[in-house]
Amino acid sequence: MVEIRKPIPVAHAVELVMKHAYPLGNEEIPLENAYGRILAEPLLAKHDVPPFDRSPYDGYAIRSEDTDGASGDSRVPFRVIGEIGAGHVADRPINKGEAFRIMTGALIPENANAVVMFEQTVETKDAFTIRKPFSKGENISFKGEDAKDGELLIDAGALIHPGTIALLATFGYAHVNVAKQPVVGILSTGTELLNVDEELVPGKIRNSNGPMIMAQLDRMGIDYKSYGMHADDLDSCAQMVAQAIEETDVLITTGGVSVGDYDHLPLIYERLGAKVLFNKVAMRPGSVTTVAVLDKKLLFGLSGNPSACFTGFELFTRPAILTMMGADKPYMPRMTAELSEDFQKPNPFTRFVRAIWESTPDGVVARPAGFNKSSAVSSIARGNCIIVLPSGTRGFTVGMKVDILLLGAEQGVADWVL
Ligand SMILES: Nc1nc2c(c(=O)[nH]1)N[C@H]1C(S)=C(S)[C@@H](COP(=O)(O)OP(=O)(O)OC[C@H]3O[C@@H](n4cnc5c(N)ncnc54)[C@H](O)[C@@H]3O)O[C@H]1N2
Ligand code: MOO
Repeated sequence: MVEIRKPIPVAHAVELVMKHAYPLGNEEIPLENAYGRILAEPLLAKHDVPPFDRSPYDGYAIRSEDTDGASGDSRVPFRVIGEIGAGHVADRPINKGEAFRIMTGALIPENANAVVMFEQTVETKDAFTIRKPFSKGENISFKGEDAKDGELLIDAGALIHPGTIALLATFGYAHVNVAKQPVVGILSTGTELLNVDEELVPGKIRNSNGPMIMAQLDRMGIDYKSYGMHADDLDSCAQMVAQAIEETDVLITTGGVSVGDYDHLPLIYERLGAKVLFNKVAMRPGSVTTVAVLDKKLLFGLSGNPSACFTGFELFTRPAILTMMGADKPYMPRMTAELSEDFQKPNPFTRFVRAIWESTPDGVVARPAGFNKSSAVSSIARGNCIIVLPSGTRGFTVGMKVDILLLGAEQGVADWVL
C-alpha cells in the first residue's frame, strides 16, 4: 500500500531545513582564497583611509591664502620648489608664494592646503600663474574621509566579493577569518542512468542531474565529492549513502524519493535512523523533495526529474549551505516583473516556473522558458530566473505582475522570504 504523504507549504519546508543548517565554525585563510567566502567577524577599519591627506589630481600643492585676489586680469604667480610623486614625501614645508608639483596620490606637503590642477595654470619654467582664488581644503583628499580608524565597515555574515577583498587588502589582512564551508556529497540514483559519454540504449538516459548539481555547487564555490551514479538496489545504495554521509557534511541524492517500487531513499533514511523533516512539499516541480537529518547532517533527497531537482536545490539546499557557511542573507534575490507571455496552467501548489527575465524600457518583464514539466531539461537551460506563482491561482496572462527569483546571482546577496 502506498503511503499518502501530506504536503507542507514551501515556506514551512524552508524553515524546517534552515533550523537544521548548523554552522561549521571558522577558519583563517589567505586573502587570495577569500573570494566567495563569508566574513566570520566584523571588518573594522584598522586605520584611517586614506591614511594621510593626499592630492586627488596631478597639479601644484599651494597655500590657499596665497591665491586671494587672483583673477583673469590679475593672475597670481607661484614659484615651484620641487616635485612630489606618489609614494614620495616633500623634503620641506612650503612658504608664501611657493608650490610643489604634486602627483595624484602623493602626500600633501606641510603648510599646503589646496591643489591646483595643471589644467588650471599657465606654466613657465619653475613657475606658474593662476586666475582664480582657491579655498582652504580645495582639491585635497582628506585623511579618514573614506573610512575612520575603528569604524565598522562590513558586518560578519557578509559575502566576500571583489570590493570586500579590496577593503581587506587596504587594511593589511593577509589572512581572513571566514566561516568554514561544508563538503557536499552528490549521488545520482537510478538504474536507468548512463554516464555522459555513453551511447543511448532503450530505456536508459544520461545522468544530467549529477553534473547539474556539481555546477550549482561550483557557482557557489562549494567543494563536493561525487559518488557518481548508483543503480536502484536497496542494499548497495544504502551502503553507498551511509559511506557518503561519513565522508561529507551534507549529502545530496537525486531520484528514488517518490512512491515507486524502486524509490529506495525513504527506506534508506529509515534504516539509517535519519529523521525525515518532510517528504512532500506543496510545490511544483519538486513536490517529492525529501529532506532528512542524521547526526546533525542534512540529507537532501532531491527528485530525479531534472526541473524538480534543480528547483529543490535552489530553494532548499542552497540557502542551507549558505547558512552553514555563515551567510546572513542566504536567499535568492527577488524582484517583481510583468508577465510577457500567458501561463495558463492552474496552480494547486505553489508553482516555480523556469523563466527568462529581461529589462526593457517599460520595466522588467519575464516569460516562461518553454516546456515546463518537472521532467524538463530544456527550460532549465534557457532560464535565468524562476517565476513564483502562488497556490490556488488559475491562469496567468500577459501584463500581470509576478514575483521572480533571480538565479546565478552572487551568493548571499538577498534576504528573500516566501
Ligand atoms: N504514484 C505516484 N507517482 C509519482 C508521484 C506521485 O506522487 N505518485 N510523483 C511524481 C513526481 S511529482 C515526480 S517529480 C517524480 C519523482 O520521482 P523521483 O524523485 O523518485 O525520481 P525517479 O523516479 O528516480 O526519477 C524521475 C524521473 O527523473 C529521471 N531521472 C532520475 N535521475 C536522473 C538523473 N540523474 N538525470 C536525469 N534524469 C533523471 C528518471 O529517469 C525519471 O524519468 O515521481 C512522479 N511519480
Ligand atoms: O515532485 Mo514533481 O512535483 O512533478 O516535480
